Amino acid sequence: MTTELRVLDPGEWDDWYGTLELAFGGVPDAPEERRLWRELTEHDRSIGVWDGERCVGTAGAFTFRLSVPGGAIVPTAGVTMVGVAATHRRRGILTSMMRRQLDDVRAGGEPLAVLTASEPEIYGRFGYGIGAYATRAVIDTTRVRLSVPDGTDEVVLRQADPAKSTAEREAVYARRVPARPGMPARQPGWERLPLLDPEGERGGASPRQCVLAERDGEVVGYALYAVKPEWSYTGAEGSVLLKDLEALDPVAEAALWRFLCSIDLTSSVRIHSRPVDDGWQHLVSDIRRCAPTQRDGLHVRLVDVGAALEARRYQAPVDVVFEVADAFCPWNEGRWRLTGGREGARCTRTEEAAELALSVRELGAAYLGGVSLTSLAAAGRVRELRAGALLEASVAFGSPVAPWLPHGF
Ligand SMILES: CC(=O)SCCNC(=O)CCNC(=O)[C@H](O)C(C)(C)COP(=O)(O)OP(=O)(O)OC[C@H]1O[C@@H](n2cnc3c(N)ncnc32)[C@H](O)[C@@H]1OP(=O)(O)O
Repeated sequence: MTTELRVLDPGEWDDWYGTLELAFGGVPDAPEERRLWRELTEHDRSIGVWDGERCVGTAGAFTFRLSVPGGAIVPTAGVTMVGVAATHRRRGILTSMMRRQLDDVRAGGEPLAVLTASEPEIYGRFGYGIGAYATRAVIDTTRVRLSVPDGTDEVVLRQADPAKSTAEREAVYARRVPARPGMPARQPGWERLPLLDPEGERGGASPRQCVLAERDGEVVGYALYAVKPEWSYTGAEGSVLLKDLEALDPVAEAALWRFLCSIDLTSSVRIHSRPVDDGWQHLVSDIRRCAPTQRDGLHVRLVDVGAALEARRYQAPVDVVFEVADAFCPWNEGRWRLTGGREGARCTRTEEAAELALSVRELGAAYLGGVSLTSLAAAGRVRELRAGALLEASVAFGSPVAPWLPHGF
């Protein structure tokens, strides 16, 4: 088999995207979804593998800026649209695309690459670690009561048209980005993503609805959701399907949750993805009747270990020498000394004795502060070579706010 890997020509986009759709089962995207992804595709960062006239492999990258612990916003490649034709699977095409992509990301100076995986098993071999998890839950609103903070009644809720409220919602989102690691700052065009709502994918639910939380005339939060009406012999059993919720303060957030949990003719709020430390879990009277579960969210790869570790802040002083293994990106291999704290960090090559040994995958998992180095060590994935180094690094790498990716890409 002779194949050619090359940068995507914009004129080839339909064939290229068709290969991706086929790799995901062959159900074509809705026209508005296709249009959005076509317009967001960065052609010079998208690669295809061609077998003669036929596209058999696809991979793309978005130019993201991602929040990291301490509030910095770091240039990051958002890896996306990965697919290989079923006729050409398991012959190394994905591996060749990952090779080219990570070389390009490095050459472009982005210290991080991130992705969401169709299957979590795929990307560890390329140095990605699971850096952020997400919580799913179904709140049984017939049984669960909410205890809201003082002031909640003063928050004014206003139903708004989702599209017409874009400016207000985006202003809230932008202020939330530095406050939680793992959130992409919105790039031009991406404000359309929360509005993507193809009719064929609603599964009987309403079009997207929006409620704004206001205080003194200023928008301080929003929720995007849909309602799925359902009726049984005994009565209404509709669901509220939460799509997106951000608020600037806990009182506005509580007002939004109380609203979602009390919509007439519904008996549950279905949460697809929320931060693992989300505040609603402390408002509810009975967490068991919310059945929370966790799954992997954002997979993180340090493309340039030194630059990536310098880009974030550390919540306690740290001075540790890491011995890093990175077979796929050998430029990261070797010993790195990290010194820093809340104000900043330095991470440089060193000849000093290693104090913690791990692979780049564990660094990716721990990077956003959501997975502790101690827990990775408990699985044998981090080795402590100087007594005390594990605790010191583990505390420093932690984040008081759990990382979370608010939307797919
Ligand atoms: C960021 C995103 O877009 S995620 C979306 C990923 N795409 C999909 O899931 C669509 C359906 N699947 C596919 O298109 C393909 O099967 C892919 C892209 C997952 C894999 O492509 P391939 O060209 O077959 O992978 P490649 O041959 O390079 O495999 C490399 C290694 O990964 C392993 N691997 C590949 N896919 C998988 C998988 N789904 N699960 C477990 N292991 C896998 C291979 O066995 C191989 O292992 P080895 O090196 O030990 O032999």
